[in-house]
Amino acid sequence: MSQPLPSLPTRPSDGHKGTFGRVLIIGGSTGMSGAISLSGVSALRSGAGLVSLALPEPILPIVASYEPSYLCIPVPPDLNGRVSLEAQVVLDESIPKMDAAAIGPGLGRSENLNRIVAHLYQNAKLPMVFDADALNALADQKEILSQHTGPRILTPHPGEFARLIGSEISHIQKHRESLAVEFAARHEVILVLKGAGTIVTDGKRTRVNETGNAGMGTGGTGDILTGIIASLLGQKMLPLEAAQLGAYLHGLAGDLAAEEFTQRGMIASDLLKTIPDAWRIMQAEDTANLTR
Ligand SMILES: NC(=O)C1=CN([C@@H]2O[C@H](COP(=O)(O)OP(=O)(O)OC[C@H]3O[C@@H](n4cnc5c(N)ncnc54)[C@H](O)[C@@H]3O)[C@@H](O)[C@H]2O)[C@@H](O)CC1
Ligand SMILES: Nc1ncnc2c1ncn2[C@@H]1O[C@H](COP(=O)(O)OP(=O)(O)O)[C@@H](O)[C@H]1O
Ligand SMILES: [Mg+2]
Repeated sequence: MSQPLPSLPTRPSDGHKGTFGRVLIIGGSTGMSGAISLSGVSALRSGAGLVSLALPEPILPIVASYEPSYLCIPVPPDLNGRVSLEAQVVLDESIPKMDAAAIGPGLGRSENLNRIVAHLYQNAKLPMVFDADALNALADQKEILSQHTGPRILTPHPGEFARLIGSEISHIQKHRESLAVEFAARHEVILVLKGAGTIVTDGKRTRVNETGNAGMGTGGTGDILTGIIASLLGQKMLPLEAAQLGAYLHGLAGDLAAEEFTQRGMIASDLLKTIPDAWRIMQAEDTANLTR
C-alpha cells in the first residue's frame, strides 16, 4: 500500500538561515547553465536557509545573474567548460560546512567527472541527491552503488534508470514499482523513479506520487525536483520523507503551473513561481491533518 504523505518540515518562529539548512548543489557546464540555476532557485523556494552552487567558473556570471539569492562557488573548468578534476579540492572544502548536497544537473559527462561523482558517493557523509549526469556517472561504475557512507537519494527518469540497471525503458515502464523497490533494497538507497506516478522507495516503504501532469514533460522540471529534495534534506527531514514530500510538492507546483499556463504552454521555470502556492495548499492540508 502507498504510504501517507509525510508532515511538512518544522519552521520554528525563532529559526534563522542556519536553522533551515545550508545546501550545496554541484553541476552546470557550458551550454547547461540553466539546469543548475533552476535547481538553485527551487532549493531556495523550498525553504533552505542558504543555497550555494558549485559550478565551472566560465558559467558563473550567467548563473549568478539569474538569481541574486543564492551563492556561487566557482570551480576550475576543464577544456569543455565542465567541472574539472581539480574542482575536487574546492568541493572537499565546502562539503563539511553543508547540511545536504546534490550533484548532477547540467554536469555533463567525462572520465574525470566519473571520478568526482564516485568520490562523493563513496565518501561524503552528508545526505546527498544524485541526479542527471551524476546518475550516468554511477551507471558507468555500477560496482560502487552499494558503497556509500551517507544517505543517498537517486532521482532517475526511466532513461537514466535503464542505464543504471542495464535494461530497456520499455521493461522499466512495465515493472516500475518492483524494479525500483528491488534497486533501493539492494543498494540501500532511496530511489525516486520519475515519470507519471513517480515512485519513491527505500526498498521497504514505497509511495506512488499522485501529483503532476504531462505538462511537466519539458526540459528542466527534473532539475527543480533535485533542488526541492536537497532543500528538504537541509531542513533535516528524514531522507525518505524528504523525497516523498519533495515529489508531492514538485508535482503540485506542476499542477498549479498547468492551471495557469496550460500543459502545453508551461515551462520549467513556471514551477519556481508556483512552489509558494503549492506550499500554501500543503500547509493548509497539514494543519487540517494535525487538528483532525
Ligand atoms: N536548461 C538546462 O540546462 C537543462 C539541462 N539538462 C541537462 O541535460 C543533461 C541530459 O539530460 P536529459 O535527461 O535531457 O537526457 P537523457 O538522454 O538522460 O534522457 C532523455 C531521454 O530519457 C527518456 N525518458 C525521460 N523521461 C522519460 C519518461 N518519463 N518515460 C520514458 N522515457 C523517458 C527519453 O528517451 C528521453 O529522450 C543533464 O545534465 C540534464 O541535467 C536537462 O535537465 C534539461 C534542461
Ligand atoms: N506525464 C507526466 N506526469 C507527471 N509527471 C511527469 C510527467 N512527465 C514528466 N514528469 C515529471 O517531470 C520531471 C522530469 O524530470 P527529468 O526528465 O529529469 O527532466 P529534466 O532533466 O529536463 O529536468 C520528473 O519529475 C517527472 O516525474
Ligand atoms: Mg533530469
